[in-house]
Amino acid sequence: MSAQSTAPSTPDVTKDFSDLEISSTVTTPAATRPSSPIPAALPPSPLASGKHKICVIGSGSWGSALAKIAAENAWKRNDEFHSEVRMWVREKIVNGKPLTHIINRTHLNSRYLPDIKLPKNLVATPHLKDVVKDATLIVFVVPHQFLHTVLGELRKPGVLHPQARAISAIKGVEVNGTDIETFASLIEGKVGTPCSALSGANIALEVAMGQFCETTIGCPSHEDSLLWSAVFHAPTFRVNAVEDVNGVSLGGALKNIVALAAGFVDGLGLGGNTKAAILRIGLSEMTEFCLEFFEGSQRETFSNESAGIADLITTCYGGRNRKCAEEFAKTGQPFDVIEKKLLNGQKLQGTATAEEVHNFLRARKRTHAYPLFEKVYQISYEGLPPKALVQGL
Ligand SMILES: NC(=O)c1ccc[n+]([C@@H]2O[C@H](COP(=O)([O-])OP(=O)(O)OC[C@H]3O[C@@H](n4cnc5c(N)ncnc54)[C@H](O)[C@@H]3O)[C@@H](O)[C@H]2O)c1
Ligand SMILES: O=P(O)(O)OC[C@H](O)CO
Repeated sequence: MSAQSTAPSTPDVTKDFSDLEISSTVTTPAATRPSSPIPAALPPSPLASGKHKICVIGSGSWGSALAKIAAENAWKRNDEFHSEVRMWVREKIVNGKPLTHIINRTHLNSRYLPDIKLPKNLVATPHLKDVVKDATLIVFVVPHQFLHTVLGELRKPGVLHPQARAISAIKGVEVNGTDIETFASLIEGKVGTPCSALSGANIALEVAMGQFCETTIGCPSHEDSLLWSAVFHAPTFRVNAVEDVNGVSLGGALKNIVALAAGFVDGLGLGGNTKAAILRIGLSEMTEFCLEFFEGSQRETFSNESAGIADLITTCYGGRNRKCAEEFAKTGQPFDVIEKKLLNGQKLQGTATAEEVHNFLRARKRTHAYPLFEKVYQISYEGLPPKALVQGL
């Protein structure tokens, strides 16, 4: 696979599919569907239908936004994908009704992505085994603290298609003592599917609203890059594929630590110069951390890709980690209280990553090499005052 391959162009998916009468078993003949431009030939599906089947495990704000894109592309490229895209919804009663029923009847995820019309071929499904049945392309996008529970279900014999491929859009890392692992690697190890990574400057609501943005996919093979580009690329969601799975994964994880620092800066009322300094130092620590602990990762993933510099910028100016850290610096309330107060059920990821990275660096005796990461941990967990953030950087 070329180091930098750009997805085949796909038609404008910003069209509204809401008028489509799509049942859960879609039978509309392809002839009435908007035809795709000449698609790159995708690797063949192992299913008798000759089509790939996509499913999405996760239905939070990002899970729903990504599932929307995947379902729209599956509909457009119905000659290559089953139209139905199942999305795992951890069942919850919302206003007296199961969330899956609300989504399948109104095509709105009123709990996690309100006001965004979801395509009718996106089917909310409460049971994991039904979601992944016959799926050849599995998107993992649950908040990272819940991934192990999900994998425990999926690794049971016969649950996943033996030739399924996966991609992780989860931002975080798995740490055990002196070992650190990306979620793409963890998924591959637990369920045996080749796993790519997707990460970029992708605040979910802006993506779901069709505002132009980019993302990076890190793929272990050329076939994976073709498949995942076809699943996700859209004129307002530009996919760039690279081979650096680790770099793409670490970019999305580590930027959340720096975003906390950016929030502290905002909470302290400091200006753009200080935030710019924090971003520069943060990008440097992100890059050096990945190069030090993940052999083969690429510096360019951080300097040139959406998964690096762009995601850092968007998160440090508009993300939830920044927002909660600002509140922390202003009020001193614990992060779990702030998460419940500000995020309306969504999950903060940066504080867990700050702790996991601290524990890993301490085990490796390398905390001194990453002063910004260490300061964020000490402020978040050890009572260091936020104003100490910039001291000694
Ligand atoms: N929200 C964004 O803007 C955004 C953008 C890019 C990447 N991400 C990343 O995507 C991943 C998923 O985040 P999100 O925004 O979709 O979720 P979210 O933050 O909206 O969290 C809500 C989700 O958590 C699930 N959940 C809550 N408790 C659970 C439990 N006990 N077990 C299993 N699931 C539970 C809910 O069912 C819901 O699907 C995260 O790693 C996040 O960093 C988020
Ligand atoms: O809201 P955050 O801080 O979790 O960031 C959201 C996305 O990861 C930005 O790319």
